Amino acid sequence: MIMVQGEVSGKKYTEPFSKGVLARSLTRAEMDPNKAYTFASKIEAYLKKKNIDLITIDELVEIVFNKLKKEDKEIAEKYMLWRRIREHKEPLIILIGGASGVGTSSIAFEVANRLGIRNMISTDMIREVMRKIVSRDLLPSLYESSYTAYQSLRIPPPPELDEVLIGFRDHVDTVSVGVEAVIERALKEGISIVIEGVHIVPGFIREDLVNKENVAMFVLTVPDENIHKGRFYSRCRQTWARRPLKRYISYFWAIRRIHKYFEAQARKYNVPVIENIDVVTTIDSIIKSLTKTTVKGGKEVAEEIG
Ligand SMILES: Nc1ncnc2c1ncn2[C@@H]1O[C@H](COP(=O)(O)OP(=O)(O)OP(=O)(O)O)[C@@H](O)[C@H]1O
Ligand SMILES: O=C(O)[C@@H](CO)OP(=O)(O)O
Repeated sequence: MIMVQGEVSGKKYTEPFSKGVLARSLTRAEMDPNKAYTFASKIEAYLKKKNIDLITIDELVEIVFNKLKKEDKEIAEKYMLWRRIREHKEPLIILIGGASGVGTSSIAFEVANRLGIRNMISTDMIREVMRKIVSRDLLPSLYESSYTAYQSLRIPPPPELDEVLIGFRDHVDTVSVGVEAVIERALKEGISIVIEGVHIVPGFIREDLVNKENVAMFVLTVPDENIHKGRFYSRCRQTWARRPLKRYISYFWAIRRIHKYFEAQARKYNVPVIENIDVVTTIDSIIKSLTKTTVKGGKEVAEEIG
């Protein structure tokens, strides 16, 4: 039997070589599942031929990478980038924000899946918990949607200010306290997590948290209004969807104002803006950006591969 040796928190462990485990990591690099299994079988045959009965993960990765490079350079590159992120010693906190409907939850799920991150939370859930703690009388905007929060402002803002944005800022400011608590807990526990939603706004989460090397924030946008609007229709067609289409369409004008505000805040705070047009391209941009900014050594790998 071929044994694979890995290391967790400085402790070595061994486990039997599994074609399934290897194939899964290859599918995360976007290899077709059938191809991935065949490729993993080839690796197993190669190790047997070489009479290898114990191999470290690093040695295995090198063999996989070298063989992969000959078959498909692009998948080899993705496999290596993904590995490098996973090797990071610190927990990875990925924050994905954007106006309602731009796709933060869909993309967060894909990113978590690709990186093997098992924890994910939406800011809508955080907001829901906060609603049970604080009364509507005390914080009326918490009980609104991001795009209707302006209706709960106790004192109307001066006419020269955009009331939608004033309401939105108020709403986000409150939920950010909950978001910060989740980040703090993840850092304390050492767990990686993806946090997504309309309440991840550049400039609203404490600087000491977002400036950490292992905390990365992204803003998703859909520049074309019609494509953005279409996303609400496609979401509504999913049978499990329970959110009323009419509400999003009638407040679409306010959602677009918030969309613009996201872009401005991202520019101001140097947060990467990613146009979410095609899922694969969006995920690739996030993964690439993570290796450049969050993970030390990412640049080296990119150069190594390139
Ligand atoms: N890149 C994409 N291409 C096509 N459809 C997409 C893409 N990203 C998301 N969608 C679709 O758009 C709809 C809205 O996406 P999603 O629910 O993830 O948005 P959201 O930003 O989380 O919205 P909200 O903040 O209102 O919860 C869904 O039907 C989703 O499948
Ligand atoms: O506040 C919002 O923009 C959305 C985010 O998902 O929530 P809801 O429409 O459910 O209030």
